[in-house]
Amino acid sequence: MSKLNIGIVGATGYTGVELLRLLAQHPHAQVQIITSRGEAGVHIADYFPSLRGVYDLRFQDPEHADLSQCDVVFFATPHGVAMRDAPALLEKGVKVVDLSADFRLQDVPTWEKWYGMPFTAQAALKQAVYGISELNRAQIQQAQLVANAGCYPTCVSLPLIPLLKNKVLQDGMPIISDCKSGVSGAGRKAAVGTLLCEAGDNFKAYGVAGHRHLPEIRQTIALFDEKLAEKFIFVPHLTPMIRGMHATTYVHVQDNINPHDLIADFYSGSPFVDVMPIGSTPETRSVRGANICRIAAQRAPEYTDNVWILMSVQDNLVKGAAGQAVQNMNLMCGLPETAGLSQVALLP
Ligand SMILES: NC(=O)C1=CN([C@@H]2O[C@H](COP(=O)(O)OP(=O)(O)OC[C@H]3O[C@@H](n4cnc5c(N)ncnc54)[C@H](OP(=O)(O)O)[C@@H]3O)[C@@H](O)[C@H]2O)C=CC1
Ligand SMILES: CC(=O)N[C@@H](CCC(=O)OP(=O)(O)O)C(=O)O
Repeated sequence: MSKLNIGIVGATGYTGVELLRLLAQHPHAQVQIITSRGEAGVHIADYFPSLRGVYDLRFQDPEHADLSQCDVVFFATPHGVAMRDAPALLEKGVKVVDLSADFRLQDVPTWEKWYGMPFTAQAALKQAVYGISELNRAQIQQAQLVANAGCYPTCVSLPLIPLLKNKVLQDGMPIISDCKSGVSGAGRKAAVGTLLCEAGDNFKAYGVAGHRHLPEIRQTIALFDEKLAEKFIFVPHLTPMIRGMHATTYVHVQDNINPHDLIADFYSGSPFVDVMPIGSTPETRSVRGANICRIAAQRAPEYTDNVWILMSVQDNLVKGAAGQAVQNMNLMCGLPETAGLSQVALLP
């Protein structure tokens, strides 16, 4: 079987280099084109010593790179780039996985409100499939364009989906998700808030009044229950880790429901969701570098028998971005879902 030709737009960023790390071990894919405006012409080995001897490629200016020769192109770029450049590739038959948020929200006015720019790719949006692999596996298998889900939305939605699907959450009660992200979630570009002296030895909430992932998570909840979607509350925090994300989600379930068993049953055929025994508390370091979302659920009888606390962890750069993107590519291309994604977490 010949290998898929892969292009990565934005290959100098954190999700771009994570794609390069994962695809280096992929049995059915070969990276052919990598782009960067700032590093065009530079050899990858001179920019990423971790990839010395792994790839023999130079960064190309995205304006001049012939991405149409690729089978699959990943956009690991800021919002707005894929919206501008993906439609021409789609017309030429290239499959696209967009790691940015450009095609994640089906409602254009909502997207424009949260991303602060006009949306200009309506035709492509119609064919975009939302890329939480475990939610839309069958549709992703048929898709030419996948809108890879956001990092917080993946971590928060995965434990909720089985409960929403089984309609076991109480009407009228809020779902509250308290989330923490490592600093690499903010990307590699220079910004004061991600300097060591600002983000190190510090912990803070942000986006408290509303974060752009709020409408994305609400869109997923609304697939099952529009009223519960309106009741969803989400507060992200920046924590002084490099990689990692932790979501603690508080739900009110109906009488005599065991969310743990429902979640475990739902994901029994999903290789990248691990449901731990009741009483466990998942740790971010248990998924560092691995394409895994690890979930645990505990009842909280001190409050009421109906309150359960769902904990989910993932590496924001892997299951929250590049790993899920490769998982989606595998599904789109008819490959085994696990191809190239067998990395075990790095401990300590
Ligand atoms: N970091 C994370 O944990 C996650 C990130 N994402 C999303 O993935 C995308 C990439 O994120 P991340 O890797 O962190 O970002 P980075 O800032 O680390 O990297 C961005 C990359 O895009 C390139 N780029 C920037 N502007 C343009 C442009 N106008 N045209 C073409 N290329 C451009 C940059 O290189 P150059 O400027 O040299 O061209 C760089 O290679 C973002 O949309 C982000 O929101 C999604 C989930 C998690
Ligand atoms: C720590 C941090 O800043 N995290 C980013 C989210 C990560 C990300 O890149 O968002 P997408 O998944 O939507 O692309 C943020 O809060 O905006």
